[in-house]
Amino acid sequence: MSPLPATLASSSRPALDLTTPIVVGLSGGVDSSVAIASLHQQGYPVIGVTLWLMKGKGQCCSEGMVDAARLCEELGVPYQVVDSREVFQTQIIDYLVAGYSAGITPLPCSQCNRMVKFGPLLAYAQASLGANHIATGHYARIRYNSTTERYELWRAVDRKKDQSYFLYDLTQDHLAHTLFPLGEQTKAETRAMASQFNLHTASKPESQDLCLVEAHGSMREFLAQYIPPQSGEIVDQSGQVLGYHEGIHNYTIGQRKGIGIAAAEPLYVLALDTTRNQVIVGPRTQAEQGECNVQRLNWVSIPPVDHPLDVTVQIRYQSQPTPATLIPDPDNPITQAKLVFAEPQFGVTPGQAAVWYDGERLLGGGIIE
Ligand SMILES: Nc1ncnc2c1ncn2[C@@H]1O[C@H](COP(=O)(O)OP(=O)(O)OP(=O)(O)O)[C@@H](O)[C@H]1O
Repeated sequence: MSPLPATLASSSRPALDLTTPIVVGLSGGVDSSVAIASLHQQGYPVIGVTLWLMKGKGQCCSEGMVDAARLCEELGVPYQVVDSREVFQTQIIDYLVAGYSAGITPLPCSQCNRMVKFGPLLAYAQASLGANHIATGHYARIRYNSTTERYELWRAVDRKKDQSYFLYDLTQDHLAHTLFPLGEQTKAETRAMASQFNLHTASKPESQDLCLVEAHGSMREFLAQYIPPQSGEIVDQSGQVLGYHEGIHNYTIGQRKGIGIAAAEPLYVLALDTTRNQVIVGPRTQAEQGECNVQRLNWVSIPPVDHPLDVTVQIRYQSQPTPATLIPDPDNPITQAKLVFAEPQFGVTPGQAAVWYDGERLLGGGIIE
């Protein structure tokens, strides 16, 4: 057996039980291919599993399964597909449709990680495959803090690829049984390893967008299958009608493109009024706000706090981390809080996640109200 890979050694987590297999989630892409190949090369018993999420669509669910099966055949390791279409339908598609219909912009990826990938995959791996751990090709790091006895989530070494934002909703149990073999390396190193291992997935292009969007062309086209058009007015803040739309679900706070109204200065979506079925637009400065409420909090690297906490926060994936004070709700300090930004923020969007950090360490996150 070769020494533990860097990610596992540096995580100072309790020792892994090497007699049980590690179940690796495979999308058919290069990242998960390298994750399984490197664990396998280091002598860990591995099983590849693809969750079948959508009918015949999506990177993972058409050619992805074939690529993953071929990879496991080449490595000589077991491979399985788990039909997860029902849980994906109820937890992601229904969640998106309900959210967009209610005038918010839900974030499917963190919900998918918690409710579709990590929860069910771990449960299946433990109950049916005799495994104790799962692994994925996510770029993030898990460390065990023996003083606080908590599993901590850290940003990936490769900041451009860092996916910790999408993982903020994982539980301590998920983190305790998950490995991220790519967290300590760059994407360029992953690609080099894919060539070294001679993986046929080495040259596969990077996914550019949400898997649902890649499968359907755009979010608008995806939603059109579920939400019928409903014409309404586009108004300015004084209520003056500037134009018309085909459904508020096609708009998101802070959106500029696609409003279709000529004006002296660029117009942005400021609010979506479901009662009046109106899209309210205005100048960019009006789309900034100094604070927001956050609900459904999940505390990751530290236990819930009951006092104001200075943090840096991201209000969307890849947005610049910005200083803020998190003020727990006095009545529900564990699940609700207010974020007061040091500088007003543009495009604070209900339904998206606010995720707060202490430097590289992800402390927690929640859904913007
Ligand atoms: N359908 C799936 N079944 C099992 N695991 C999956 C599936 N889709 C994604 N994963 C796991 O989640 C990780 C992150 O998924 P994401 O969609 O962000 O893909 P990615 O960063 O493009 O990675 P990859 O190159 O492996 O596709 C993947 O590396 C893989 O381990």
